[in-house]
Amino acid sequence: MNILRHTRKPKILITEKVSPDGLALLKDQFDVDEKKDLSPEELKSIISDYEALIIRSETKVTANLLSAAKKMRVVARAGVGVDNVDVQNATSHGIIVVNSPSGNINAAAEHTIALLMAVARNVGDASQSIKAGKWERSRLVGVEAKGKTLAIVGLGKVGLTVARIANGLGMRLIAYDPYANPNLAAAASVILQPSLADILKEADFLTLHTPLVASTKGMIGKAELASMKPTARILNVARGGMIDEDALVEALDAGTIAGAGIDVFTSEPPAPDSSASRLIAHSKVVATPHLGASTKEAQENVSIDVCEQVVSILSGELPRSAVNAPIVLPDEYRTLQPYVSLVEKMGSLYTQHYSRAKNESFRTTFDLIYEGKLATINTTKPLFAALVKGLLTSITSDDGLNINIVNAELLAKARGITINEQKSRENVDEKPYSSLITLRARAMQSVSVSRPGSRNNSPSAARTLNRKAVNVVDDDQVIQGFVSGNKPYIARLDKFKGEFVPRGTLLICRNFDSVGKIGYVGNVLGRAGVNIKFMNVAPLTEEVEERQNEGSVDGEGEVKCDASKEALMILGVDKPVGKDVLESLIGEEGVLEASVVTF
Ligand SMILES: NC(=O)c1ccc[n+]([C@@H]2O[C@H](COP(=O)([O-])OP(=O)(O)OC[C@H]3O[C@@H](n4cnc5c(N)ncnc54)[C@H](O)[C@@H]3O)[C@@H](O)[C@H]2O)c1
Ligand SMILES: O=C(O)[C@H](O)COP(=O)(O)O
Repeated sequence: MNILRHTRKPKILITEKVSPDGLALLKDQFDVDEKKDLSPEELKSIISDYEALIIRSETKVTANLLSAAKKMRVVARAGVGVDNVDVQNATSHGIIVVNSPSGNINAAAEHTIALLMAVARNVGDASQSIKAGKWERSRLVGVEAKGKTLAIVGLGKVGLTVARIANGLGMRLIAYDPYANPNLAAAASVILQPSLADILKEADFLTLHTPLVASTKGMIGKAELASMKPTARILNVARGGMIDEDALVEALDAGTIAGAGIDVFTSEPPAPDSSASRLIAHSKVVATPHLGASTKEAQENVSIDVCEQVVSILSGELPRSAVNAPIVLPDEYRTLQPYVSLVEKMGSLYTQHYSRAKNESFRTTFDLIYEGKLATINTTKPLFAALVKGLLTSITSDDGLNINIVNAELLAKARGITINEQKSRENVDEKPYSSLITLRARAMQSVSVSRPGSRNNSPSAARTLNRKAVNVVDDDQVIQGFVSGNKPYIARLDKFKGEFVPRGTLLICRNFDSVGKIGYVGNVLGRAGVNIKFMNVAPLTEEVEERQNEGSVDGEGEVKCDASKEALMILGVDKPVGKDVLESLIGEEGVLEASVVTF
């Protein structure tokens, strides 16, 4: 009989018009649903089915929507602006947000120039007039761009492209952008000014090219408009919300501003009686419905750009332009992959093996030390994230918690976990591996002690004043691991050195290193119906053994027989070992400690 196995393909939801060029990259590997014009409620009711969401500027990705997006791994913005996405909330859910930072720059810049020319030459008004059967040549006299001052707010990718085109038109260019690159500005013949006020008073044309953020919201209001020349014209192809629309309508009505070319509005599409609608209807305004990026070329670019990134993320790779994740070079990411798995297992081994990890009175600081090839890698953030995931996954009550490179730092901070990544110059040339990773856990406990000289019989308030908190440092715990043939190995667990593969269920026993221990443990497990699949013994590291031997040499230089020497027994078992079995193992037969770890 033929059994058909149905494996579900990851599902991608597309809620706006996105060019088919990119979507073609998705359709073979994924289930792609294109559903436009969904209400927020409709979108929320279906979002839990999807691993990826592709949007443009209209879909609002709110915390409320994300709370229902249980499987979501990536929100892809086919364009630049992510002000319609609650990026912080996506980050806390471990959802990667990607965009296309350069796919539509040229389209936006050309649209800005189109509006500049249209406003300079009254193209909108003239077109309406002639369509209405009029022939109004003397009312519609315009101005030239050549020789005029173009003031640019935000000299980033679009702002600079606008500057280069405007330079070709013979305009004088000034800009305000506190973070601009002065070399790029100079190369584009732009004079940077120290304040917004400086450029406003000189502008014949003012164009905005900043993102909509707290510092740019409402940046052009009544006072700013009043400081401009009455012949000035204003362009906005960046974001609505940066210009006070009411104030602009008033200034146009009063003749204190000559005209405006506006592509973006505070709410889109604008409500019928809103200030945006009044602005659009104004005769001195040329308006377009957020068309800055709407060219065939730009839409192809952004679609291919974000769809490629969605494929990467859903295939377990990292994207090239995540808004909320570090950039990791593809080659480095490939090198890191087997170590990601190793570090996650080291973290999980720590949490499961050391019950102290669950004791919240201890604040643990982890050193994650890379030796060998790994010490030459630029971004080890995937390893940091893997450690957080390993440490937390076996103890978190939140099953749906997706711990990854996006939210690892946030989660570690929230749980008071400190991780110091260190690169060691230690040479591993002679070793059977190319990199060694050491996880060192330093547990500290804050205890309150009496200050020297404090009186014991003081009243309680004074007693509190006479006490101070000190950090008590407990023994370090060390786990070392390496990768060989793409397989992760644990090389050291505390003072014991022995290689074992962290997979399946492991029973780890610390016992006196003397005859009969293996047989004893085997017997107890056998009686409990637990089958042993493989076994490793990890003796003391040479260092510890030498130290112990030094302590066991008697006065005559003879080595004393050391009955207290310990070893670790690591057994791969076929089923979980119950607490009762663990308890029965520890005792007189020389097993000192036992833990069960599942990978
Ligand atoms: N209308 C459209 O269809 C369309 C198309 C593309 C881009 N955009 C919008 O255009 C804007 C610019 O895009 P970009 O790709 O050039 O972005 P960018 O990040 O490359 O450039 C933004 C620039 O603004 C500067 N800036 C930030 N805060 C500032 C402040 N308070 N004052 C002055 N300068 C400030 C930054 O230093 C940066 O140089 C964005 O809002 C984007 O969403 C709109
Ligand atoms: O930020 C952007 O990329 C532009 O505003 C384009 O938006 P759109 O994709 O909705 O056209």
